Amino acid sequence: MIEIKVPATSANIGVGFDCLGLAVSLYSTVLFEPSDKKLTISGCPEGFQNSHNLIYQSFVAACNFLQRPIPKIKITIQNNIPISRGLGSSAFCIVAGLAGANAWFGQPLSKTQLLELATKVEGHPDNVAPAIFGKMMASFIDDDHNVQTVPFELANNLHFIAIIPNYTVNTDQARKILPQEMTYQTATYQMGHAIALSKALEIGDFSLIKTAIVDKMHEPYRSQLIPDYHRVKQICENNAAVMYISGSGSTMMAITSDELISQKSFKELKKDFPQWEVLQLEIDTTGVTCAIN
Ligand SMILES: Nc1ncnc2c1ncn2[C@@H]1O[C@H](COP(=O)(O)OP(=O)(O)OP(=O)(O)O)[C@@H](O)[C@H]1O
Ligand SMILES: N[C@@H](CCO)C(=O)O
Repeated sequence: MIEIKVPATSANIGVGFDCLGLAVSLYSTVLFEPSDKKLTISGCPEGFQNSHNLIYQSFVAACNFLQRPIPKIKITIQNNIPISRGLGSSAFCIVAGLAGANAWFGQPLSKTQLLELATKVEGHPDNVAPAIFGKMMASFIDDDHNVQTVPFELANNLHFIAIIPNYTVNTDQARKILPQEMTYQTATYQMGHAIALSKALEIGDFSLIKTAIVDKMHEPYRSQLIPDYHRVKQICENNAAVMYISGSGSTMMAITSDELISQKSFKELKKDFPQWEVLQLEIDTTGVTCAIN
């Protein structure tokens, strides 16, 4: 049996729209086994238990890339990553499916090749890169259509809290709401902030993180899709935490500069949003893993 474990990922990190993402210590696992039937899937909503399932579609994409026959297969999902909440559930499916097929055929693909394939399926590399490599990754697609990705080790003093509403935000809608164009002035603002934020997260300079994370490219528009955005932001700021919209939302991710502040913010957020999931998370530094039993 093949067991693939993939971390949840938090894309954009404020000013890194479609290029920054980090892996966190929340994991989903997929088991792949030979079967008598063409396809059996369990562990996900019934609507996804068919051949359109993104894990299976990605498994098939890897089989096709490797020019191997598609095996009869049983897929068992042990899911902890909430679906359509901005924590990379689609990246989890894509990476799990590709890595599952890779393991099935004896690991012919490197992680870099998995990233190329995963980016083709997802359309952008910001979630799939940290799902594969762990850490924070800065990624882009170059003029030859190759995916370039650069790892950042984040400072140990930083702690993350995922504040997960009990409602979803549709990624397509969250992309359609964005303007078509941006001025040079805003582009310059974003570049300076994204470069500074990457360094600030690496060295754990919380005061620089606070200034550099303030986005003008998507958060002002997407905050309209999250009714509790301003309330959560206020609570985070009152507790000396900074907050950004994780991926396309609805999750909001708080960053704190030490363990005590993290505990305090966590307790307050849990108290204020009893119907929501609030999780204290660390950075995952490994990315996707594979065990063969
Ligand atoms: N556990 C799962 N089982 C089956 N399909 C899933 C599962 N998790 C996610 N998916 C697939 O991924 C889609 C959700 O992708 P979407 O991009 O909307 O959200 P997300 O990846 O969680 O958010 P973001 O990209 O903002 O982090 C679902 O519609 C489904 O197709
Ligand atoms: N960078 C993507 C992440 C969600 O897939 C977005 O913000 O739309």
